[in-house]
Amino acid sequence: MEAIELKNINKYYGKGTSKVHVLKDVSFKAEKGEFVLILGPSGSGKSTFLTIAGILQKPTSGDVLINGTNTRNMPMNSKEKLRLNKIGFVLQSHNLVPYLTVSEQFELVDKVKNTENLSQKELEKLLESLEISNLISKYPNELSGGQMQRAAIARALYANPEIILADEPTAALDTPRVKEVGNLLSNLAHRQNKAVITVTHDLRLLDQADRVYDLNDGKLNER
Ligand SMILES: Nc1ncnc2c1ncn2[C@@H]1O[C@H](COP(=O)(O)OP(=O)(O)OP(=O)(O)O)[C@@H](O)[C@H]1O
Repeated sequence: MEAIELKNINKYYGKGTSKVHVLKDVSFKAEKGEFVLILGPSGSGKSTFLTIAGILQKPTSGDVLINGTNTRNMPMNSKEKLRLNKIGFVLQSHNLVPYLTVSEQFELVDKVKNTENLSQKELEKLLESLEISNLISKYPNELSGGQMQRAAIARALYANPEIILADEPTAALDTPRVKEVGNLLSNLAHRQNKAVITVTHDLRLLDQADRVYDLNDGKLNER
């Protein structure tokens, strides 16, 4: 069974003459164990795709299935529970809480979800592999763009989600770090059996992906 499936998704923003058709009959599937890349230029609909896939917003039409369950008519609190337990987000704007240190970001995860998070030892290993172990007492504004991005990746992985949705996770990184983040994402898929879906315009991630889709002007096609 697919970890995540989108069926015939359409998304419009706005009304009347300002109405825009942002996703056009998009269908997509990803299984656990694969690292799927969605490549598209700015404005092609990547963030819209990812927020719909992560049931953060509703499509205008079409269905989103998580582990075979259709989310269309799910009550809000069931959706939130599903999202919290199954999906990890790595967003463009890193969304770290500004008034919490890096280690407090993980404590915050524990407050909202206290089962199946990584153990202290696993977290230490993760922080080491991301080279941010020495930064855990720092606040986000004391970190570089790349360090913030890696802290945000660590926080998403800490909750141990089955599905990882990443929006431009390499945006602020130099080429060696891009390779590292690419390796990390592909290892998560291959060694930890997660479904890893990344939207990006960063071609440097291309050779690490198992499957690649192109998103152009709201149309999604597999390569
Ligand atoms: N809430 C919104 N209301 C109206 N239009 C929107 C909204 N969100 C996005 N759009 C428009 O939809 C289109 C796709 O936006 P989206 O952010 O999904 O693209 P993107 O590929 O992620 O772009 P970028 O890489 O620049 O972030 C753009 O033309 C954008 O202006």
